[in-house]
Amino acid sequence: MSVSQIFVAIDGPAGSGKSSISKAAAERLGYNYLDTGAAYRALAWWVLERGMPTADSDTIVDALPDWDYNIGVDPDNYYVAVGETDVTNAIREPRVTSVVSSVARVPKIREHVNALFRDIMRSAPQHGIIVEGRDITTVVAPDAPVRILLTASEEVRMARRSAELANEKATEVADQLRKRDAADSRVVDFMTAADGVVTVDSTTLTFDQTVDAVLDVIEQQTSRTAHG
Ligand SMILES: Nc1ncnc2c1ncn2[C@@H]1O[C@H](COP(=O)(O)OP(=O)(O)OP(=O)(O)O)[C@@H](O)[C@H]1O
Ligand SMILES: Nc1ccn([C@@H]2O[C@H](COP(=O)(O)O)[C@@H](O)[C@H]2O)c(=O)n1
Repeated sequence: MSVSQIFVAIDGPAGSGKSSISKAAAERLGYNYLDTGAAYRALAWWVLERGMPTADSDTIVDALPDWDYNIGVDPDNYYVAVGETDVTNAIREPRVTSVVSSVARVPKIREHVNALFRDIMRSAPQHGIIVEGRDITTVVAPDAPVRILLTASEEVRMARRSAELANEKATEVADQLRKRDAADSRVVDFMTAADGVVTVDSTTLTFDQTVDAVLDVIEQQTSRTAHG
């Protein structure tokens, strides 16, 4: 990342709109966009493909040097690949979602992917990048000039996710989302804003209003930084 590059960190719980809102905001600003959850999902997908037990953290950590991960940071050309395989859609399958938290809880795995994220951020071609996940505001980029906690009530997040997954039972979708947040919360805190992190609560906002709210925070925080 060059010195003049603008760096925006966004965290939040499952279904809060981190990916879709960050991508839309990046498109509006001409920024790059980095989805960090995709790395944990792609690793979980690879572990399943190789038939490794997802709970065997030592074996997964030992195999990390062979995991060839690639992600597109252009918001108009988003893709996720492992080696030659495009896994953009496969990593969203329920079989991956149901095991991703157990892979993401391992500290050595988190260190490995955090180093990857920082490399990707440093080499991003645009003058700004929005990075979203669970620990971006606190661990990956605690010094980012713009840090946002994007949230919405659990009820609204579940309703939005159920609308997306029309073929799945609403109660099961809600149950999975709640369980994943509970498991992930044991590893990093993305339910409360750390010092200096601005909360955007989209519970009563439309999609476009939420993008505007995020863009407002970016504008305010970057002009504050620019004016000392
Ligand atoms: N303010 C909003 N109003 C209406 N729908 C929204 C709003 N924000 C997000 N959505 C919708 O909610 C759904 C979940 O959003 P998204 O997938 O971006 O969440 P996420 O935080 O990235 O979730 P996960 O962590 O599970 O990947 C999407 O269908 C998105 O279009
Ligand atoms: N910074 C992050 C980002 C994600 N995770 C883990 O990955 C899972 C999938 O993330 P999505 O954003 O795609 O839903 C998530 O449930 C976490 O287990 C993480 O630990 N840290």
